[in-house]
Amino acid sequence: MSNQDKLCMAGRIGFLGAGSIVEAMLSGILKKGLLSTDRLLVSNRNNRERLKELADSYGVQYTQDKLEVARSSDILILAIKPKDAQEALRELRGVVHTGQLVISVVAGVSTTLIGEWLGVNCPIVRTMPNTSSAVGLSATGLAANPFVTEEQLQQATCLFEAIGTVYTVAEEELDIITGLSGSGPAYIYYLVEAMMAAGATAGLDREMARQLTLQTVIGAAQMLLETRADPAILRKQVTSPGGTTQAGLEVLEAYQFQQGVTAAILRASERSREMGAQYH
Ligand SMILES: NC(=O)C1=CN([C@@H]2O[C@H](COP(=O)(O)OP(=O)(O)OC[C@H]3O[C@@H](n4cnc5c(N)ncnc54)[C@H](O)[C@@H]3O)[C@@H](O)[C@H]2O)C=CC1
Ligand SMILES: O=C(O)[C@@H]1CCC=N1
Repeated sequence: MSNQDKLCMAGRIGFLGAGSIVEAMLSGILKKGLLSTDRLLVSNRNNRERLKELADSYGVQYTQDKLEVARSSDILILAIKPKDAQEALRELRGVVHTGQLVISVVAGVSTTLIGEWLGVNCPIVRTMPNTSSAVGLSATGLAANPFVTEEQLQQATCLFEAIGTVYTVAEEELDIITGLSGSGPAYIYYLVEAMMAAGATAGLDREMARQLTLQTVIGAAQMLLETRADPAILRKQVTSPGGTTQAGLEVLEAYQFQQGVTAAILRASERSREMGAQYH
């Protein structure tokens, strides 16, 4: 059975929340042509303008009635902020039932808490995609609670495979994945911002600095993918002894670049755990 067939069996997909990650997912799903717009329903807290914007841009359906999205979706995707989750999910008590599949992209909040707040032992798949979903290049981690059937796990996997790669993991690992690849695009953008600014500060035209930086990032990513080489080996190939790269890397080392990146990822993962733990 093709991925499309598996998702065809899934019926309607509703999104509770209509922010950045939902837009990235919608954009990626529709670019793949995997689902028709009449099967995608979005809702948010109270921003009708935003819903209309998504409907105009992507052709999806929308409703301001959160209970309607919960009631009428075969797959309900939770895409609200962790701090809003408890209140939002408690409002859905008695509406969400065991025949539906709930998929959460909410950082930090466990499937146990989601089930408690919804007040039902329903199948829940907790995931952590990233905003590169918009271009079909998310790196998504996914974990299922015990009520998820094999078929439902396949449906969830197919949905996220349409917008990137998927790793099925133990739920505890999702906090690490959140710090690494969920937040990850922001670290790369931060690096790109710094490289572009440096190029411009050193005297290059801003647009040229942007193009050179982007091509360098894409080229390095493609090298890692195609050669499958250890990044340390690829780095050494660039680094002529006593040359420019060595001089640059020495400065990064002096600023403790690696320790900084490691600490950032560990802190982001810890933050994911904190955001869930505050409710236990
Ligand atoms: N932005 C990202 O890169 C990623 C975000 N996530 C997770 O996705 C979730 C959403 O994040 P963003 O899209 O960035 O946030 P956002 O702030 O852009 O969107 C949040 C949405 O939730 C809606 N909302 C809030 N309370 C609600 C309620 N009671 N009922 C219905 N809708 C409600 C808001 O109206 C808004 O549409 C978060 O839990 C975040 O951890 C996961 C992966 C990546
Ligand atoms: O910053 C956040 O909390 C969310 C989760 C991963 C990416 N954005």
